[in-house]
Amino acid sequence: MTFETGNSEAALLTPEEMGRADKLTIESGVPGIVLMERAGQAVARAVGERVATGDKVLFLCGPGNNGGDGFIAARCLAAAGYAVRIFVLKDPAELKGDALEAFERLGPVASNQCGKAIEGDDIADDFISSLGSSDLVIDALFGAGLDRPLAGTVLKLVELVNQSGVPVLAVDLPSGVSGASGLILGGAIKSCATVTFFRAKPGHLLLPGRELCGETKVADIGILAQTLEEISPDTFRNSPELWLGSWPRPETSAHKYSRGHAVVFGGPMSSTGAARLSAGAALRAGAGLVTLASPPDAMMVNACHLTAVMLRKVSDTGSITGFLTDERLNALLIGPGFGVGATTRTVVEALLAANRAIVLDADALTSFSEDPDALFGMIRSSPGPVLLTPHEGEFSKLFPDIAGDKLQRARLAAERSGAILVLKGPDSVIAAPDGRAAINRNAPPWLATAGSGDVLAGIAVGLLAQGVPGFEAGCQAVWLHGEAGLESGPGLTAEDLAPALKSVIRGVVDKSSVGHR
Ligand SMILES: NC(=O)C1=CN([C@@H]2O[C@H](COP(=O)(O)OP(=O)(O)OC[C@H]3O[C@@H](n4cnc5c(N)ncnc54)[C@H](O)[C@@H]3O)[C@@H](O)[C@H]2O)[C@@H](O)CC1
Ligand SMILES: Nc1ncnc2c1ncn2[C@@H]1O[C@H](COP(=O)(O)OP(=O)(O)O)[C@@H](O)[C@H]1O
Ligand SMILES: [K+]
Repeated sequence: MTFETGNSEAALLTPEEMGRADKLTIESGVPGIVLMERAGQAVARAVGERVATGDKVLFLCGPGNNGGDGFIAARCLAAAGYAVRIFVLKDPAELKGDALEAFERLGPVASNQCGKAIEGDDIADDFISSLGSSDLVIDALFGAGLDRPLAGTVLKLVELVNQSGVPVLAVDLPSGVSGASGLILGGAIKSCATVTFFRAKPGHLLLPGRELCGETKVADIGILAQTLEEISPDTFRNSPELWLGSWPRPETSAHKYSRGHAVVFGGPMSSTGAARLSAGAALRAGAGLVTLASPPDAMMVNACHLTAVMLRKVSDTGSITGFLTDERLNALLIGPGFGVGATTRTVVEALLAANRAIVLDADALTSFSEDPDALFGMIRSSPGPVLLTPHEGEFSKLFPDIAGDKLQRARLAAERSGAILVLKGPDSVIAAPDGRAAINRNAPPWLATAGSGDVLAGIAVGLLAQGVPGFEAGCQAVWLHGEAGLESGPGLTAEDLAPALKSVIRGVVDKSSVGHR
């Protein structure tokens, strides 16, 4: 996979990749201390936006470069008239490199306003009394260099800060949050704001880390975007920058067939709503035509509820195969309300053999709980893109042995299945077998409502029908779904989502049309 510069804005860097970006920049002639100055000054500016001159700002500085950023910010704020107190974790004599240089640059501030946070195995009394009277705490304990769980007195210190109720601004990451995974190692600071550098890290978007970051700001410290070409990151924030280039923009001469024809396979009479939700969303997502393929017993109820979505009776696998001889039917969705069991497995097999773009959701996934490898084998022999859209429960049935953080799990599952994996939830991850992954963060919790996933699957098949490649279709669908949730607002039901897509899509089209008018 080659890194496209267009993805630069959306790139996320693991702490290890960020270390390489720092190193490449330093090798290109920018001293580390210059980067640290810029980082510290960005932190100081963020503090200035939150508290006023004269307010009490307490710095907690760790033993590495994260602490170094803290020293720089403390010096800037002291010079600007803030009442700064600095508490270091380790004896300053043990500081090294740029962090030592940053400490030395504190000058007289170091001798007058600096103390130790920990004395022996206890938290220093001076720290405890300063904390209580502070207006803001700056967490510069650990950032990218966190390499083990917080424990002992350091953990107690973090708990004390969290209990104090004093707002915290974190440097790079709230200490204790893994930048790579968003997992909490031992315990972590809860901040109301975080300032990170150059690019955000996966840990800023993945739960539970995201919840501890507060408002996250990415500061420019002079690392050039071209540095990313060498690093070639494969994790992205799911935002329009990532996929606007693949947005399906109909030609002026478009007709409905040129915009694709999606087919949603519906279930029996007692559970028809899910597939209708999907079909309506597919149409709204821009597919030129959408057909709901219905079993005979559900024809009447479907017919009573459909207007722009077309209806087709399919009674068995044979009639489905016959239906699919129409090559214009280019994207298929099965799962929502379809039913779990052997019939579903047979139909999925037929669809995967039909060389179309396919979304497998809900019952189509659960039907393979006993033998996921059979499904993966079929996916691997299917030439078209396949999207799997499991929630955590469905995921654990298909991939019972896959453990780790959400990003790792989605990637491993995509690699194993050969499909684009959309692992849903508040921090949905979209992963491709080639290693690319995107993390979504725009979805509001009121999307956790019956039928919401059916709409997501419908949006995805609607985008596939328009020729959007699998990974981008998954990313676009998850993002549109999140925006539709925001647009609908609290109290939404799944029925509200497709109508809300209209203004969401208008926003994307306006963005993608810049330069085309
Ligand atoms: N020149 C650079 O490389 C730049 C680095 N920057 C800052 O540097 C940070 C990374 O610096 P470092 O790599 O020095 O790492 P950190 O400062 O994040 O932490 C490393 C130190 O913490 C200790 N440590 C790790 N986990 C611990 C735990 N659970 N309990 C106790 N001690 C623990 C390690 O032993 C090591 O001494 C970034 O987060 C960022 O804030 C920025 O200044 C930008 C430029
Ligand atoms: N807490 C949450 N915050 C944001 N989005 C959520 C949350 N919980 C679920 N979602 C989203 O709502 C949808 C629910 O899908 P799913 O679990 O399949 O529900 P259903 O089967 O009822 O349609 C998914 O897109 C998921 O990402
Ligand atoms: K920190």
